[in-house]
Amino acid sequence: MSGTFNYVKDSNNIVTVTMDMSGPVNAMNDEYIELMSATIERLEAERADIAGVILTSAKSSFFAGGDIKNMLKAVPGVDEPALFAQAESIKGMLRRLEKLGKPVVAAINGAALGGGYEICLACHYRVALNSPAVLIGLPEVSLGLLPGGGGVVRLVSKMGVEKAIMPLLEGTRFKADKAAAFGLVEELATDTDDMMAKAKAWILANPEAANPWDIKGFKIPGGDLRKPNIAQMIQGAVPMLAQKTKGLMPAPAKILDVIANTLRVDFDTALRIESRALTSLVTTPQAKNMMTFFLQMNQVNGGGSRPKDIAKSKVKKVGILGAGMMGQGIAYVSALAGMDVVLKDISQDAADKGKAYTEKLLNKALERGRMTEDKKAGILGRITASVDAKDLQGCDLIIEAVFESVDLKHAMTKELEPLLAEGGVWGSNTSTLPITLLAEASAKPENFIGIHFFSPVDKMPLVEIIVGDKTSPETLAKAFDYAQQIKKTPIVVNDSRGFFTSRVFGTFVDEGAVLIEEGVEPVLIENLAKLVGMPVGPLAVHDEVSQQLTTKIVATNRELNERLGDDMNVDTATGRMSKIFVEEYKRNGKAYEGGYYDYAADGSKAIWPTIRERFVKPEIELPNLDIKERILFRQVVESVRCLEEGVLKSVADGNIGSIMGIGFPPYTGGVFQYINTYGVQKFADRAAELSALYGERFTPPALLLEKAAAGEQFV
Ligand SMILES: C/C=C/C(=O)SCCNC(=O)CCNC(=O)[C@H](O)C(C)(C)COP(=O)(O)OP(=O)(O)OC[C@H]1O[C@@H](n2cnc3c(N)ncnc32)[C@H](O)[C@@H]1OP(=O)(O)O
Repeated sequence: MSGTFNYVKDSNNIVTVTMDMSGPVNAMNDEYIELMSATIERLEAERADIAGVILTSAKSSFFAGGDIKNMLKAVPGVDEPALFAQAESIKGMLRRLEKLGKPVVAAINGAALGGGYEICLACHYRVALNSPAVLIGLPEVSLGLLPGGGGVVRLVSKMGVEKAIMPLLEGTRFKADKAAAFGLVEELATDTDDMMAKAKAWILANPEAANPWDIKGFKIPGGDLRKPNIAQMIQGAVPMLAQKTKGLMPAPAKILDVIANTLRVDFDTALRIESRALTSLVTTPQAKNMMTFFLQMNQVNGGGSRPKDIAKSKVKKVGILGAGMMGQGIAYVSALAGMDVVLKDISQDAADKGKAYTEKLLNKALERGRMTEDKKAGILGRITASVDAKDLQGCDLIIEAVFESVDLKHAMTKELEPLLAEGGVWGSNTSTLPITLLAEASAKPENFIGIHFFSPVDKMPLVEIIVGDKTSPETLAKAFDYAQQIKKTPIVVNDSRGFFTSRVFGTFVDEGAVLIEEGVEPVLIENLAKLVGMPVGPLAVHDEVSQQLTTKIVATNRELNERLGDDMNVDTATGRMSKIFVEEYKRNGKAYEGGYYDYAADGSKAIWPTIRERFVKPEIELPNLDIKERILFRQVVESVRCLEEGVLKSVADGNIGSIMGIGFPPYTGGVFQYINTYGVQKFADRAAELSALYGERFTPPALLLEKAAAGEQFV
């Protein structure tokens, strides 16, 4: 089926062009060029009989931007000339549209992102539906790209550098009302009729519209590089970006470069520079990885690991056991999503404190103008803080978030599971305890599942769903739907020790501890981890988790080995270091007396001198590259083992889970995409080399060797 740009002229001679391309969304590709070019030719030919033009969409979104699936196919060193020509062709058409000599209005009836908003910027006026589905902005930087359809040049020309720099460098997606307040759109509409009426009224009132940059004497708002504050802003942004990106992501610096050029040269030259910059980014590994991440997010959120053919479900009433840090966060996100919540603890005081957490977050939102008193009252009113088990009667879902103790969790299940509604689901929020073992206390293990949240629950976007041996597909589907109801991305894993995220995260922390044991300078370990893109070094992370908790986890793992007859290695560097900290030094972690670091009252931190005195061997000289790669390879090799053992159900789940749950660097596209980019054979060879040098933990798993031998990637 081929798409259309439907062309209808009304009695006022206003033409409405409704974009309806053949794919699920309108996107910039060859089909777009064909349809847009035919439309512009017709508009130019009929110009004398036209009062103005409205551009709108037949899809649920307005326009999704550059075609990501197409851009992913671009071959480095081959396709750059074609990419440049395509960018220039798209820009040429938008120039013709804005120079039509007739007013052109974008009637934004859905998301207008990237190239989609760049089309809007070439129009003379923008009216947007004030609906939650309308998102507006230039998010290209989050794909490793830049707005190459005129977005950088036009946004800077429209609102000046000072205002444009933030949405360009951060790729902010604005809701309609925020977009209007920021100046990205000129008017909001309540519904489609209102939107069309406002667009038409503007056309009739502005018969000879032109964009400011095409009017003689145009000056960029706020001034150009001759203004000292603007020059300083650009100069200051260079080191700031270098510090932020560690040189790992080229897009932000390119965006800054195009911004500076927009201030230096004429409009059309700046557009051409922008096309060149875009072209240089599309084929970089970073862009490919980040675009792949976008598509895999769609795959995961589109239900990739959810059993098919099971009707969607909705939780109406959820019970949460334990009002500690996790329980209170789960209560907040559930109430926010419209569910009735029973937050139960053993004392009323603890339950009330848990509910007060929601009030605190809602008050913050109120202060920032993101919440109304009415809404706040509604959300708080949905949470019942209770000590009474009877309040749980009839829950569709009960999530226990009590201490990591098998016996306690078993006792909770036995006592409270009968209160679930018919077919209700029991979810255990655990990061370490096997779900199949926990389900042994259940009378209905088919309705028992792991729902692993990340802290802080209100901020972390991921939920790891763990399927036990007896968990039914219906239960998995219900847990998946609940995760989506609370607006989290669910990855699905099979039961095993540490599941996926805790297991791989554990290897990151452990490699830091191994390097300390080897005598490497702690500051070097931390800095090299950040230089490869980890948000925090492994030593700081260990302090956050706390040495106290890690010693407990080691003890639990030892008990579990005995109980289950497993042989999981419990003699880890993490365990050994934690023991030293807790037993010898009484340093239990950041929240206590400190750990690897001393923490000052002003928020600063410094490596605790004793750790350096005791462990650092000045004679040790490991190549920095080895340290960097050990930090990443450790996590990646463990992820391959998870896939090989069937803990992970898909590559996409592993990539998404590693970035969103563990902090694996976004520019890599995730643990498996990292291998693809490195080259599967090359990665396997290097893993074998690291194994020979530093230990078996790097030994390439059979699956990796098979993929390398078959010339296959991880997809
Ligand atoms: C020089 C210019 C560069 C650029 O412009 S780069 C692109 C910048 N644009 C974006 O980052 C926006 C990406 N798209 C989205 O965020 C969302 O989509 C929307 C908000 C536009 C719509 O959301 P919803 O209605 O929920 O649709 P859905 O499920 O996300 O997507 C439906 C199908 O459309 C594909 N798709 C979406 N955007 C693009 C795109 N920009 N290029 C190619 N395909 C796209 C998806 O993958 C999926 O496909 P399947 O049905 O096969 O899973």
